[in-house]
Parts: sequence; structure tokens; C-alpha cells
Amino acid sequence: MISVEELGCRFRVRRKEFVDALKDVSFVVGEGELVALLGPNGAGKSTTLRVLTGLVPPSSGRASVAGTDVVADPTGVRRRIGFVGQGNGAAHEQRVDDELHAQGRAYGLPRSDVRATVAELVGLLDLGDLLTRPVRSLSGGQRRRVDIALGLVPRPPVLFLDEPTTGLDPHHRARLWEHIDGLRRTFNTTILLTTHYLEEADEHAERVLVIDHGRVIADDTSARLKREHVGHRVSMDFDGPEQAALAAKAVEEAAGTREVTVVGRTVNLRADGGDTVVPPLLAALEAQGTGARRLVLAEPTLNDVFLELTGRSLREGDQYHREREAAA
Ligand SMILES: Nc1ncnc2c1ncn2[C@@H]1O[C@H](COP(=O)(O)OP(=O)(O)OP(=O)(O)O)[C@@H](O)[C@H]1O
Repeated sequence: MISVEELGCRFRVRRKEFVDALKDVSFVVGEGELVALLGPNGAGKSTTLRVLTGLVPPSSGRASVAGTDVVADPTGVRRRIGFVGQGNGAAHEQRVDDELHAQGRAYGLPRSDVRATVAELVGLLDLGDLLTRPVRSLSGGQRRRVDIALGLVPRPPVLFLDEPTTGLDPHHRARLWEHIDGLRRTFNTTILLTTHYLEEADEHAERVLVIDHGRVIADDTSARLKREHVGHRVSMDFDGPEQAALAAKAVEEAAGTREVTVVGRTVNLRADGGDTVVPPLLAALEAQGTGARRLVLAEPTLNDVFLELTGRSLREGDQYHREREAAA
């Protein structure tokens, strides 16, 4: 549904100064898939969406969306997609229902189709009480839901969401995700989204693309990225330092363990797959008479994956957005 090959995008910032927002981005998104684009500030996430939605021409490479080439036919691309960008959306003085119907007419859809689609979206996105209100009177979360409905009125097969939940409180973020999941079940919409909330990518995306300095540095399911790049962090307490040292030897020899360190009576390690590596390890320790007294198994996060891949934290982005939201 989305195909991106060696995409590059260069912006001129001063007379002879350029920024390569995208250097070499390649990926595909299949029909009905939800893929999350993660990366720190300035990684190239929004630029990727802007190229794919025909708003910015790429400097090199190829991309097509719903079978349409973004360079040869950007207008055709825009006709086939919904795009909810950062801070775009409905005009302020218009009523919500007027905006939704105008969007359908702008796409040249028959009135009866627009009426039916708007009614369905109003139900799915919980907009019934807001229809007669001017857009300017809505809260941030309500506004976001209207923006998403606007993106979906033309029933696009592909939806691009640029940080759809930024600025929402946890309750409204959860509600919005219920809506997005509902939309996917109803319309089988293909969705590419950017988010700074790693747990959203974890929970809702079938696949995660990690982008850094304009390149895709990882493309897989969240579970596989964590297993292959980080593994579980395991911490085991023993009766004393001697037992811990003995246990550490056995841990080092066991399959699927790495980075084994001993601190006092505690052995720390990484296990490639906690659920498969730890049970036989515990049995082996028990058998040699150095059973663990306490074990803590920590799930890695996508931030751990990014840290492992780049030596930097993705969390910088959260801080950036907290500050941006506080300043707004
Ligand atoms: N119109 C533009 N002109 C010049 N430089 C730009 C333009 N748009 C983006 N850039 C630069 O391209 C790089 C990638 O920006 P982009 O907005 O794609 O990052 P992002 O990953 O979406 O970041 P954020 O998480 O902060 O939204 C940055 O260095 C940015 O300053």
C-alpha cells in the first residue's frame, strides 16, 4: 500500500547550506497494517510523511502510495489518502458538521455518500454532541478527533497521522486509540503514524520503523526488536558474594545470556529471551547448589532498543514535547 525506495529529501536553509532531512529511507507498509515511525526530534519523521502525502517533493528515490507515484501524481496521492498533520485541521469559525460535509464535497463525493460516511464517523469518533459547535470552542482532544474525522471523510485507503495524540491527556489518548483501532476494524485502513509515545507504538503498531538522521535503522515488530537488540534485563540475588560469583560462572556458560556482571550478592545479565532462557538457567543454578533467592525480570522498552542502536535516548523527544505543550 505504501512503498518507499531510497528516498532522499534535501532542504536549502541558507544560500549554500542544505539539510538532508532524509538520506536513504526505504520501507513498505502492507494493506491494513499500522506502522509507527519512531525517532528523536529532527530524525525525519514528519518529512517522510510530507513526502508521502505529496506536500514536499523528494530529492531522490521513489515512493508510491495506494499505487500512485508521489512525484508523478501528487494530486492523485492526496485524493487517495487522509492526512492528519501537526496542528492542521478544521477552520475555526465553522461548525463541526459543516466542516465534515464540506470536506466530502471538496473530494467531489456524492452527497448521500458523504452523509452516510459522516454519520458513521460521528458514531465511531464520539462526535455527536459536538456537531453544532464551532471548531474554535473545542478542547484539544475534541479537535484532534474532528481532525481525524476530516482525514477519514473521503474513506481513504491510507491514513497518515503525524503525532495524533500529542497534547492529549492520558484519558483522551486512550479514548483516541480506541477510536483508531475501531476505524481499522471497520475500514481496514492502512495507517502510518509518527509518535513520541513509545508505549503507543508498542501496543498498537504491527511494525515499528526506527528512523535516525534521515535513515531507517530498524524495521520490525516491537517484540522482535526488543528480543534481538536488547533482550530481558535479569537481576538475581544469592545468599552472598561467593554464591553470586559461582552462579555468575554458570550464567556466563548458559545459552542466551550476555553482559553478566556481579555486584555484591547480585548477578545482573541480559537474556536474549527471558521466557526461554531463564527457566533452564534457574534449574541449572538449583542443580549446582547456588539457587537464586530473588529474581527480577525487566521487559526492555523501545527506548532501550534505540539506546542500543544509537547510544542515545529517544526519550529526549518526550521532554521536547512536554516543554512544547507547557509553553503552548
Ligand atoms: N522546510 C524545511 N526547511 C529546512 N529544513 C527542514 C524543513 N523541514 C524539516 N527540516 C529539517 O529536516 C530535519 C528533519 O525534520 P523533521 O521535521 O522531518 O523531523 P521529525 O523527526 O519529524 O522531528 P520532530 O520529532 O521534532 O517533529 C530537521 O533537521 C529539520 O530541521
